[in-house]
Amino acid sequence: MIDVGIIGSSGYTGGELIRLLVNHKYTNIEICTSRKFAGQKVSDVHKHLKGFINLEFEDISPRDLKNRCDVIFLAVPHGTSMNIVPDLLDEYTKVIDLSADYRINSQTFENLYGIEHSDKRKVVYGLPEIHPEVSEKNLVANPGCYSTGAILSASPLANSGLIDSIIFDSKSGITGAGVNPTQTSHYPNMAENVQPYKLTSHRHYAEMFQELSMMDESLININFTPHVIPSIRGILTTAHIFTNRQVSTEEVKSIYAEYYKDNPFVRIIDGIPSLSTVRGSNFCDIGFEIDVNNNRVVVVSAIDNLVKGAAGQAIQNMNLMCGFNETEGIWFSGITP
Ligand SMILES: NC(=O)C1=CN([C@@H]2O[C@H](COP(=O)(O)OP(=O)(O)OC[C@H]3O[C@@H](n4cnc5c(N)ncnc54)[C@H](OP(=O)(O)O)[C@@H]3O)[C@@H](O)[C@H]2O)C=CC1
Ligand SMILES: CC(=O)N[C@@H](CCC(=O)OP(=O)(O)O)C(=O)O
Repeated sequence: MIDVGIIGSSGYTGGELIRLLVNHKYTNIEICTSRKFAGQKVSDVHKHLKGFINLEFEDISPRDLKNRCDVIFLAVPHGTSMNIVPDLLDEYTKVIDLSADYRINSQTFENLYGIEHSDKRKVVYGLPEIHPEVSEKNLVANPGCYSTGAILSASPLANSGLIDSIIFDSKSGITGAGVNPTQTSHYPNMAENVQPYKLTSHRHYAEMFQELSMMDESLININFTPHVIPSIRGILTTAHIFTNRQVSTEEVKSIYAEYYKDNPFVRIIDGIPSLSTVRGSNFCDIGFEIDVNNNRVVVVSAIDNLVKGAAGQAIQNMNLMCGFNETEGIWFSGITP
């Protein structure tokens, strides 16, 4: 049994970490931190957890937290983790950061996030299907939610050197924006609406570029446009992948099947994935269709942004880092309808 702490546990991904970890066979949730709700019961804030967790939120320093935990999750806004991680790391403590601070190199981070990086160490990108070496690390940078769906949708073709260019068109549920309400998330602006944003400049582009161009250095024509939709959870990505030669359905199917053959959380499906079939689960469903006239493969991926896009993937990383079964605590189907 290992003791686990969650920093930023009053937010959406923190709450989701608790919901999943209470069912994990080998973890004890030792500390949930919150500055705003310190002293209040966790289940008074995350009301769905009543009867599942008896802790109160604490507001304690990272150093004190380290002494009580084997694994620490950081579920805090970007720009925060870099000031906490150096105090947490030692040979006994494993840290999984859900924020953007360590996903991309520090120079790119500074350019995109407009924050000076105070801890420039190089950290493994925690997409375990692409980076199984997470199992040897004590600090892992959990990927962005859009990046997870996009990279998984294109990796097999990128790895095969078949891609000329890609357009990722993604739709996200509103929990992707965190627990604090904004003008965008205000109900009249959200309901019965689809809101494209950052048409050519979303920060997750850098993660997609970093990972896909690592597989094929000639692959530089990568494009990404996000949208928010009136859904609570989920990210559906339609990847328009233009190939450098004609490919057949059988060929693409076998490339994806082979690439993901050892990855229990990626399901290659016949047909078109949907958000409802992955809601609440750690699966990434992938389906595709070939447009023979245009050398285009339309690949669709569906994930739950709070699970495979955040908390579930963080636990998948923890499982690998701690030598547990990869699926422990996160092996269940989605909820449909
Ligand atoms: N939502 C999503 O779908 C995804 C989010 N992420 C990333 O995960 C991280 C958490 O996201 P999410 O849960 O949505 O965010 P939320 O805004 O819902 O929650 C963040 C929590 O962090 C705490 N916090 C804020 N500032 C600090 C600080 N300076 N020190 C300590 N705690 C702090 C707050 O709790 P309190 O004020 O009570 O202390 C807050 O509840 C972010 O970096 C986000 O970008 C990644 C993938 C997907
Ligand atoms: C719908 C929505 O607003 N989504 C967020 C992405 C959430 C996320 O994962 O962002 P991080 O890279 O900070 O972790 C956004 O576009 O900023």
